[in-house]
This record gives sequence, C-alpha cells and structure tokens, in this order.
Amino acid sequence: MSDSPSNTDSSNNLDELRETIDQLDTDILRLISERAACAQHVANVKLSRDKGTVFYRPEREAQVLRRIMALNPGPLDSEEMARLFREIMSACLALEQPIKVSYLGPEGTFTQQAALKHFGESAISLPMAAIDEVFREVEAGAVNYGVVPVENSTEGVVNHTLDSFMDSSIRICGEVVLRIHHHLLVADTTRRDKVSRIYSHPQSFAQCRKWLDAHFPHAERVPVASNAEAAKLVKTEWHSAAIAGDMAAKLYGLTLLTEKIEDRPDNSTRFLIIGNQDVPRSGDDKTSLVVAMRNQPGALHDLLEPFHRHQIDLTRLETRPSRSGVWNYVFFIDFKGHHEDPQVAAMLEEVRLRAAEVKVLGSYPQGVL
Ligand SMILES: O=C(O)C(=O)C[C@]1(C(=O)O)C=C[C@@H](O)C=C1
Repeated sequence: MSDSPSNTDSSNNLDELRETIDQLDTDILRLISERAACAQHVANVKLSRDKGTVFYRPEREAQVLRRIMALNPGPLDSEEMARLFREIMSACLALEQPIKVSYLGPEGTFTQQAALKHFGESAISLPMAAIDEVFREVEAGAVNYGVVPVENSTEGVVNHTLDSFMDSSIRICGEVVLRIHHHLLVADTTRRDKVSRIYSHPQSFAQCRKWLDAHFPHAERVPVASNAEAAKLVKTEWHSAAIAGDMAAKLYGLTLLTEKIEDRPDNSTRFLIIGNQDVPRSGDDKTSLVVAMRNQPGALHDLLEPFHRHQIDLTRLETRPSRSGVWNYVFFIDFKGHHEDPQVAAMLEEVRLRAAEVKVLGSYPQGVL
C-alpha cells in the first residue's frame, strides 16, 4: 500500500522527531555519565577528609531535588522530574557506596514503597519482621539506614515506632510521606462473586471501613501482620480477597478488583528514615524531640510556652506513657526548624531547664517528594 502525501509528510516528520530524540538521548547519556563521574570525585574528596565519612547526605539530596523542582520548565510536572533525578542520584550514590536499608517488611509493604521512594531503586532494601528489628539492624550497623511508619492521616500514630525511640540512640535522618491507595485484590482462581473472607492489616481495614461496610458487609475480615501477607494468602483460597497496595499486587500477581477503596482520598502515611548520623541544615527542616516532664500541674503549658514565644511551628504532639514509672508521660514533639537555627537553639535551651529530660531525635529535611 502506497503512502498518501499526508502520510509521507507525517512519517518524514516522525523520522525527524526520532532523530532529535536520539540526539537528545546522546546528550543526556553524556551528561548523566559526567554527573556520575563527578559523584565519584565527591566520594574521593569525602574519603580524603575523613576515613569514616558518610556518603549519603540527606540535606544535599533535598537541596538538589528542591532546586530541580523550582527550575523545572515543564511539560513534565515537577514531581515527575524530581522522581527522575531521585533515580539518577540514587545511582550516583551507589557508585560512591552501595546503601543498605532495612524496612518493615515483608516485601511488598507500603514501607518498602516508602524506602524506594526515598532512596531510589539503587539502594539495597532488606525486609524485617518488626519495627524493633529495623531499629536493631541500624543500631548494630548491619545496615546504613532504616525505614519505619510513624503516623497515618486517618489512623494516627504508630505507637511501636515512638516507643522504640525511647530506649535507643538512633537518630532521625529524614521523612517521607506516601499517598496510600488500597485496592481489593483477587487471584486468577478467586470466585469473584463468592468472596466471603478478606485479609488485611488492621490499619488498612480501619482505613477502608466504610467501603467494606457498604460493599462487603457480610465478608469475614481477617487481620494479618501485613498487607503483603494478606496478598500472599489470597493465592491459596478461592473465596478470599485481600486489601493491599500496588507493590503487593505486583509481587503476588493479583488483579485489582476495585481500585482505591480507602475512605479518605487524601489518606497518607508518614515514614521516618532512621540512622546514626546528624544531618546539617538543608534550609527547610524539621526537628523531632522526646521530652519527659515532671508530673505537676501545668507541665504541658510550661513545655509549650517557649515554642509559642519563639514562634516555632509545632507540626505534631503525641503523649506516650513513659516506661520508667506508673502514670508518667513523655511527649513526642515535631516542629519546623533545625536544632542549629539560633531561634530553635534558644527555645531548646529553655525547654531543657523546664523538663526532666529532653532528647533531640534529629533534625532533618522536610520530605520533598
Ligand atoms: O554531594 C554529595 O555529597 C554527593 O555525594 C553527590 C550526591 C549527588 O548525586 O548529587 C550523591 C549522594 C549524596 O547523598 C548527595 C548527593
């Protein structure tokens, strides 16, 4: 079949456009390679200054990503562009030092998704069975960093994570916020009209409660240790479904029977990056503290008053029972700013005078992606 004139025009045009793309790809390839070689030089400079240097620099990564987002001319949106640069930096860092990251597993959990979002695909991610194991691995130096969930916008705080900080010297090096989309998943063998049992993590059941009440009021809800575990179980039972995310669906080859069944469309979870390093200022930081107050009237007011006076923006305040005495409480506080900012340092000085104990868990860049 011969091409009509207009087809010939457009195919010539297509050839030309593809040639342009080839040229651009050649340029991008050269530039990424130059960037990677530059990161290798950076590694040598770091090593020549300090043998025990840390290669991963959260504050610098946040600055790189923020700059790219600000410069982005489009048409790709800034988040998409930052994700591409995230992967380039991840590969550059892996040239300097392969980074090992433990996360609350098993494979396919939202925490793994958060770890990949933060560190990129070049990091080596290792699943742990429990939050305290993630802490232990980091403390023991078996991995460089850990990723644990800390709060969900629908379900609130993850107490296990807060409690683990009380007996540990671990620092917070970063945060990452993930939009959480839950799907109803089935296997090829599932009889879709006969679903009588649904597996999921208790938090996910809570986040999809209204949808389940409306669509599966009679199905048995079976809580399991993780969404990935729920996805695995579905493979073995013809009358069961699971609630889990994209990663678990992909990992276990399940089909999305209904997508995005979470009750709140803005459902998101915040994860913390834990490690052994103090992170310098990035220009847009947060700090987390744990504070024990003496058990006396007005203690909470006394604690918060310096924050107010120094105009420091609190982003979270949680109370947990202390482990050292009955009816003693500690406060977990997040606020905007870095502990080296003069205003924050002055405020902390005053809080230290009022509190029985203050521990700075870390100052770290606000989540960028
Ligand atoms: O600037 C550095 O310290 C680098 O090592 C380079 C680089 C990058 O690729 O931009 C890589 C890893 C660090 O975590 C931060 C940035």
